[in-house]
Amino acid sequence: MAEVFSLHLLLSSTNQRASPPSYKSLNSAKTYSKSTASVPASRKGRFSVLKKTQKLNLEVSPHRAVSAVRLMRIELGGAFADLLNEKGKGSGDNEMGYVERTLGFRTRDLEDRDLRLITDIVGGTIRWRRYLDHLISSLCHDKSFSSMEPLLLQILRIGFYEIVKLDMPPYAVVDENVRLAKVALRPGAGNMVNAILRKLVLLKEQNSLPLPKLEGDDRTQARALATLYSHPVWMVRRWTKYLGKDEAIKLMEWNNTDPSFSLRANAGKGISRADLEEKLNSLKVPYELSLHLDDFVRMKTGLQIVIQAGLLKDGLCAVQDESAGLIVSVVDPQPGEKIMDCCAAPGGKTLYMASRLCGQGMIAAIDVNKGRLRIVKETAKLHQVDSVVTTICADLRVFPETNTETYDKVLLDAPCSGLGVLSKRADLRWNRKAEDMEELKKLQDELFDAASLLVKPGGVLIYSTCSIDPEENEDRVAAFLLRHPEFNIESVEKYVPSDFVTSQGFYSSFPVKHSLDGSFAARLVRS
Ligand SMILES: C[S@@+](CC[C@H](N)C(=O)[O-])C[C@H]1O[C@@H](n2cnc3c(N)ncnc32)[C@H](O)[C@@H]1O
Repeated sequence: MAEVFSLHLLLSSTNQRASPPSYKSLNSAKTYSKSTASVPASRKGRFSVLKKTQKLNLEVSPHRAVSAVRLMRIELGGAFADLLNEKGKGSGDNEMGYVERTLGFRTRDLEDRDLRLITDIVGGTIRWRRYLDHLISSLCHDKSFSSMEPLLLQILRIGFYEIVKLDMPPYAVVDENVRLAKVALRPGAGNMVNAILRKLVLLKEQNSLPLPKLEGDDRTQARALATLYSHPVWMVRRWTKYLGKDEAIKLMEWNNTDPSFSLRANAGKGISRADLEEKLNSLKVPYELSLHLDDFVRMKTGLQIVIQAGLLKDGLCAVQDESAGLIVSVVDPQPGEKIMDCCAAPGGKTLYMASRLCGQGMIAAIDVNKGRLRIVKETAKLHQVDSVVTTICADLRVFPETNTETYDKVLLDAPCSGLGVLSKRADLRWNRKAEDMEELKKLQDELFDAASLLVKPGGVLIYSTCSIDPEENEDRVAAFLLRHPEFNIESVEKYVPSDFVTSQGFYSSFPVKHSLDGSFAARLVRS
């Protein structure tokens, strides 16, 4: 899931040369106000900034304009993006089209360097949001911060991020952000950006940024840590409880670093890792071989080049974290087996398992989400593994009531908090709430019970998540085993490197320890 989201962001920045959409029908304050439900009431009023004039502006740097608009889209939520997609008729991927419809002007076309900057700035600004907002609200009156219009806030966040975290030349950053505020909003907004950013530059030069000190009781310290490392307070408290303060800090530092990506060579299409290496070499994309999986390579940069070269579109490889690949190693799919992949969409693990069946056996991929399941079907075709993949749209919790067929192996890759993938899913930390955890655990238990009914006697049930939270992992397995004494733990030691095997025989990857996303899997055999 994480990889798909990141990929979406990257893909959406590659198509900016598509012809611009018609924006007129969208460009009314009334239309936009419908889509601002997730924005504080105080920030809803200023969509009147959307201008009706269409013009080319060569003074504003394109990466800044695109970053500001993309940040607004992300903050305003799906409704905003969906509305644009629907009215723009397939133009949702057109970054400059978004800029034009939102700000009323286009800038010059984006170059590769701009695309890299946009990825860095958007990801970083989202990750550091709490930290940046603390500084912004300290440097302007609290009242003007809480009622600040969305675009002005995004411009300030970008400027603060560039100055404080990217160490970019401060006066160039000030000038460029002032220009964007003036052109996209009005001269007064430019003056405000100028005053606040100059204050920031001065404080940074004097090494006296107004940041909280790590002192006081646990609550106060958790709040300070949450600001300093830019995470929600509830996550800081949870990790301090489970990992201790030092490890919690290391984890937050990891979550704030730029993620690396892995590519899996698609054996289903006859592509070996050596073939993939050849392609990457010819594209001059630096990579390392995975230490854990024969068909994976790891890369820090160059994903944009891989996308533009069509390697994903042609199904030669897939973006997949090694931690997800190792869950497939725990399943250990063998040719001829009948496998049920519960909660399968968008299909990362289905496709990898299918490629390991070498055309023999079958995988039934269930998911409740029709749209996401369609992606599984289409990608299975693209990856040439569709002969062994069947998709079923159903709610797993009721599926066994009418389906008594059983399987050699059942993978339940449960919906979870995603707390193991926060470095890739920059926005996830702000969307997750502490209350979600209880709901998720209830759903995980229900799905676990349902999945167990699909396992044949002697068959294997694999429970997995992309979370590092014991309450979603070890605790769910322990609760399941109490309800289902007919299942026993089988250690994963035969299937993954020993470094990933816990004392209870589970698979666990931890970001700080393994430099991979966090994930978990348990292998349970039915007696
Ligand atoms: C973690 S994602 C699965 C990722 C997938 N296994 C992969 O590797 O790409 C969880 C999936 O569970 C699905 N889901 C949630 N509740 C479900 C239910 N009651 N029945 C079936 N699928 C469900 C969601 O639609 C989502 O696609």
